[in-house]
Order: sequence, then structure tokens, then C-alpha cells
Amino acid sequence: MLVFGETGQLARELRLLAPDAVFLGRSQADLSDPESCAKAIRDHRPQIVINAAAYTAVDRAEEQPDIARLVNADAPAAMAHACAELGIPLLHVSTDYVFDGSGDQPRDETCPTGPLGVYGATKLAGEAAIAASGARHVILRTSWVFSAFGANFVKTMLRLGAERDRLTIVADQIGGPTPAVDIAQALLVIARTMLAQPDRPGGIYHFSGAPDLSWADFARRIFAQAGLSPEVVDIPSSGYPTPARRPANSRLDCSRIKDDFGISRPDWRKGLAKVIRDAGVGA
Ligand SMILES: NC(=O)C1=CN([C@@H]2O[C@H](COP(=O)(O)OP(=O)(O)OC[C@H]3O[C@@H](n4cnc5c(N)ncnc54)[C@H](OP(=O)(O)O)[C@@H]3O)[C@@H](O)[C@H]2O)C=CC1
Ligand SMILES: Cc1cn([C@H]2C[C@H](O)[C@@H](COP(=O)(O)OP(=O)(O)O[C@H]3O[C@@H](C)C(=O)[C@@H](O)[C@H]3O)O2)c(=O)[nH]c1=O
Ligand SMILES: [Mg+2]
Repeated sequence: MLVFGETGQLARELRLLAPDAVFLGRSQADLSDPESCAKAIRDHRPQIVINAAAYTAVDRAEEQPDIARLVNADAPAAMAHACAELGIPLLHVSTDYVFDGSGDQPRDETCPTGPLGVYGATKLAGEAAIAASGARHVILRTSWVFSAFGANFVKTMLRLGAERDRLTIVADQIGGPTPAVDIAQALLVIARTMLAQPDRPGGIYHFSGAPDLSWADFARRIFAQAGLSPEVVDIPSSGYPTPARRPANSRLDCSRIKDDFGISRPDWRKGLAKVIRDAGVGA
């Protein structure tokens, strides 16, 4: 198994669960050079490829659309073409930010997309390129990823919660926080299944942690779990202006992955307890 990514949240969890896989960091395969990614696949000749790397800086992407597109769309496209040539599956990860976030119902894989910013648009372009490549593939759309590694909302809250008495957090964006370790586990189940069943087609799957809630309520849970007590004040998205707009409704309907792979939505509260212990701030 060949994995693109070495330092990110998902890559590090994959490495803990699949230490025998080959992990390529930026110095071995730079996704802003898509051809180097295709070449890495041809050189390593793996049985299966997982792409765990992406341009994930949602606001910065608004100012770097060309790099975001290379990393999130052109590199996955090149990976998929190399996988198609070798007849091997590509597992890829995408995001709730491919949607416009209207309404209040969970979205399934058939729902129309409509990204609000560059990050979501480039991730959507990556999905489309993989689907058009002819490679066997699974695209796992997830949301609100957190882990003890790297940058994420949980770690930001642990830092700010220890520094401040009061935080204003958006309460009108609702979604499912997802522990990176659960995504890694799901990908490994999917990898095994795709390898064991060569005729299985694949496609797009939604996978996020449960239960859904707002960022403000998620912050409250983080503080309660960590033994921190800043006041959390609900604000609308308009009260926290950012370069990129975020979807208000990020709820994902995850029935399909349950039906096809037997994978259930993980309870993020379990993952949160472990991440807070691992981050060394647990009460
Ligand atoms: N984080 C989240 O909340 C969510 C993430 N996702 C998706 O999940 C997947 C995994 O995300 P996550 O683990 O959180 O990401 P992180 O932001 O934690 O890590 C991103 C990884 O991509 C690598 N990377 C970025 N640019 C390049 C490049 N030009 N060449 C090589 N490597 C590069 C980084 O390497 P380096 O350290 O060298 O920069 C890093 O290993 C991505 O597809 C993402 O879009 C989906 C929903 C939510
Ligand atoms: C730090 C902070 C953030 N917020 C808001 C901003 C935002 O709407 C929300 C979460 O902040 P983040 O910076 O973690 O959000 P963001 O980086 O947009 O998170 C997204 O990352 C990409 C990669 C994805 O694919 C998405 O699923 C999602 O996880 O909280 C506040 O309201 N107050 C605060 O003090
Ligand atoms: Mg972020």
C-alpha cells in the first residue's frame, strides 16, 4: 500500500494502523507537481494507493487558488491515471465543503454539490477527475476532522480555552466532527474489501462522526471533557468573518457506507476523550 502524505492528521493515524505501508512526504512526492505523484506510483508498483494529502487551509486557499487546484485536483487526477494504467484502486478523501450547506437535512452521495470557496471547489474538481479517470476508486467524504496531531479545531480550542475566559464561536454551522483515527480505520476496511473483491465498483461514500452539532456546542464539549471553563458565546457566521464562506448545514447521510461496507458512523465523543488525553491537556 502506497500512501501520499506523512505529516497530516490522517496520514499519521494511517501510519500507526498500517506501519508496513509506504508513506510519501512532500520531499518524496510534491502534490504541486502532479507528474511526480504519477511517477511515484509507477516506481513503487503498489497494490493500492491512498491519498491522505491535501491543501486544507480553507481561508488561505482563497489567495492561492492555483496551488490549491494543483494539490487538490490535478495531483489526484494524475494519481488516478497512474492507478488506472496499473489496474489498481485509488482511495481518496474529500469533504463536506463540496456542498453549499443549504437546508437542514443530511445530504447523501446523490445530492447536488455547490462549493462556497476555493478549497471546496478544488476538492470537488479532484473528485470529478478521479471519477473520470477510469481507475477503480473510493472517495470518502468526511468532515470536521480532529486528532492529537496537526492543526484542528479541538487543538485550537484547547489552546484558546486555556488562555481566555470567554470565546465567541459560530453556532449556525452544524456538522459531524470526525476523529482521524476512525477515517484511517474505515479506509483500511475499504482497502481490504476492494482488494479482496476485484469486481466491486466503488464510488463516493459519506463518512462523518455522530452526533451532529454546532461548532459552539462542539467547543463546549471539548472544554467539559478537558476540564476547562471559558464561557462559550453563540454567534452567527456573520459575527466571525473569514475569507472563505463555510457551509451552514454540513450534515452527511452516511447510510451508504453502512450498507456497502458495514461501516457505522463513529461516536466522536469517544475519539475526543482519547485525543484530549493524547494532547496532554486532559483533566
Ligand atoms: N482537516 C479537516 O477538517 C478535513 C479534511 N478532509 C480531507 O481529509 C484529508 C486528510 O486531511 P488532514 O489529514 O486533516 O490534512 P492535514 O491538513 O492534517 O494534512 C495535510 C497533509 O497534506 C500534505 N500536503 C499538503 N500540500 C502538499 C504538497 N504540495 N505535497 C505533498 N504533501 C502535501 C501535508 O504535508 P506537509 O506537512 O508537508 O504540509 C500534510 O501531510 C484531505 O483530503 C482533506 O481534504 C476532509 C474533511 C475535513
Ligand atoms: C477559532 C475560532 C473558530 N470559529 C469558527 C470558524 C469556523 O466556522 C469554525 C471552525 O473553524 P476551523 O478553522 O476549524 O474551520 P475549517 O478550517 O473551515 O474546518 C474545515 O476544514 C476543512 C479542511 C474541511 O474539510 C472541513 O470539513 C472543516 O473541518 O469555527 C469561531 O467561531 N470562533 C473561534 O474562535
Ligand atoms: Mg482549518
